[in-house]
Amino acid sequence: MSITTRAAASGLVLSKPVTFVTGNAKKLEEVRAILGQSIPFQSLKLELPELQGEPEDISKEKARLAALQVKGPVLVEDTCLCFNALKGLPGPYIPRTSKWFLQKIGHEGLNNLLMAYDDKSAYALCAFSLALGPDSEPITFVGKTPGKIVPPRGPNDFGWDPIFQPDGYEQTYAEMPKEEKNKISHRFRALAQVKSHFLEAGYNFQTDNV
Ligand SMILES: O=P(O)(O)OP(=O)(O)OP(=O)(O)OC[C@H]1O[C@@H](n2cnc3c(O)ncnc32)[C@H](O)[C@@H]1O
Ligand SMILES: [Mg+2]
Repeated sequence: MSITTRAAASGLVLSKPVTFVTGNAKKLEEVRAILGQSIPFQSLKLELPELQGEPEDISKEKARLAALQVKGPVLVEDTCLCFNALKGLPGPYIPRTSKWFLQKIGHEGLNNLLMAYDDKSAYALCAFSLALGPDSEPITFVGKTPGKIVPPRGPNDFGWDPIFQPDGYEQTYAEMPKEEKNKISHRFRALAQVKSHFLEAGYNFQTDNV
């Protein structure tokens, strides 16, 4: 069944709701909290293979792979933690290292990477990609939050949250109430653009079997 069935006065009518594909339960929790009722979506837990490269390209490729599996509209995201002293590493060039770095060297190891540098500044980057179906070119939305890398503080619930202190705050992401992180995070900023795109495009996600 084709995904885009017809263009209606109300916008583009899609034959299925959007599926947010991720293998990460914490991301899903935040996406749910940030989107609320603004964009109706369902979720699918799937570990997608990740290319190396720029975050936007990795995210787009994840969307292509997800759309092939779901055979419908999908939303995916890729997140990076980038150290300015290391010219954006470990984040953007080998994004999967965020995951493996964390498991192997931990928060202390990530801090140690910056030991030789005075510049502890960093940014968190989130690249969402939306593909309307397996044959559609994905569209990407990037959100960034600047901050610095600090020794870990706060609950160890989600990735590198304990070592990232956003600019203008005395607390790390991990120490902040969730609602506060979700008002300023890289994920929030990327999703604000996704929301605007949905509003402008006027997608209609009713099931449509035409
Ligand atoms: O299935 P996907 O969506 O790819 O989930 P993932 O866990 O593999 O996620 P990424 O490749 O985008 O990111 C790599 C790691 O970065 C960490 N991470 C992502 N978003 C984060 C956030 O908002 N705060 C702290 N750590 C985060 C987390 O440990 C991830 O496993
Ligand atoms: Mg991943």
